[in-house]
Amino acid sequence: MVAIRYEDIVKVPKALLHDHLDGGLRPATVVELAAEVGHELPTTDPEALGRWFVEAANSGSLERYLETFAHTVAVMQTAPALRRVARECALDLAADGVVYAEVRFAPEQHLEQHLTLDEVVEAVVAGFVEGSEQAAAAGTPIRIGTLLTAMRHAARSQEIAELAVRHRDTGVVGFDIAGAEAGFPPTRHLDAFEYLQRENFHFTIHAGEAFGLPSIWQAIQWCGADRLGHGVRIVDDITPGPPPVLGRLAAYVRDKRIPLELCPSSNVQTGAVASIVDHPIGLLRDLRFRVTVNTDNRLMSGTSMSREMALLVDAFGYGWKELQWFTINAMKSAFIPFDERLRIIDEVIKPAYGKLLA
Ligand SMILES: O=c1[nH]cnc2c1ncn2[C@H]1C[C@H](O)[C@@H](CO)O1
Ligand SMILES: [Zn+2]
Repeated sequence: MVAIRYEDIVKVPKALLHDHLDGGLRPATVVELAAEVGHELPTTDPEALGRWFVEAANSGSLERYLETFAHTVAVMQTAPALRRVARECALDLAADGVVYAEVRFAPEQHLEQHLTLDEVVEAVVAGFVEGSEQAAAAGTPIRIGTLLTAMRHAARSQEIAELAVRHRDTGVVGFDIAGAEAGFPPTRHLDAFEYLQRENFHFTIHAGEAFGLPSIWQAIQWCGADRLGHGVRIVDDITPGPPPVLGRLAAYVRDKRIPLELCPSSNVQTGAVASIVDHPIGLLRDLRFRVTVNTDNRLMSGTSMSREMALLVDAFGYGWKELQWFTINAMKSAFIPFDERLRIIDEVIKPAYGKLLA
């Protein structure tokens, strides 16, 4: 087999379902925006700041990992700042060969300078539109859908769900809950999920990352999640083989084709898995779960979609066939309409991988 080159992974089309806007800022942008608002950073050298984020996020605990977001959220409190961050996000993803991305953030965390929730969403969506237009002009087209996140420790999920539905025709394609998982089960937000189902809207839930099977079970069987954010702890319901034996919940997730938004580097940093080679993605792929590969937080992990793919190539010996499978899985699981998903699969993804596979 011909070795896969990193620059070819960058060129090939990729689809990304789980990426946080406030976890993907350019370090130089954090420095500039912090200077404008007088926010104190651990260092004002962009390179050193990039390293600081990765080291601080390498904490082995989700709670400590999340503390690093104080510095990004602090500089994302005005419409121009939100718009800039979203525009740069679109450009960075497109330059990395991402052709479809769903990017999420929590509007309730961006109200410190008195923006309304609607103004926050409008600024971010405008930034994505602007960035996508610039990316298309540069020859790297990207389609971006926005997901609105509610923080699971707070009590604004119904309000954020209504906000998402209000903006469904202008860029918002889904809803999510995030934040510390232990002690904050998805059923705390059942009203919001039931509302979204009545609205025929889409949602994913961060579940099975820092907490195990009960969280996944609630997300799917109580709340009706379309996808699982991480969901990596589903392996706790698989008895190692050979052959591996699936418990009832694992079988349900696999057989219903519920997409797993796996984020390899992030999982190592929060201690959910020991290392990339130990990541259950290998087992879950072999068992034909609907596995997708994601970045989670590019700044905190010092990563990109191409880098996550390359890490899996190194750890599991994957080739273009597997990278295409992950990409098509993600595209099939996207929250945009079916005909748009199919168009990207048939006209963008398959022709590009077809050339490499030939
Ligand atoms: O991996 C994660 N698990 C739970 N919460 C997360 C993760 N990555 C980011 N967040 C939180 C921190 C952000 O401020 C928030 C919205 O993007 O979502
Ligand atoms: Zn996440």
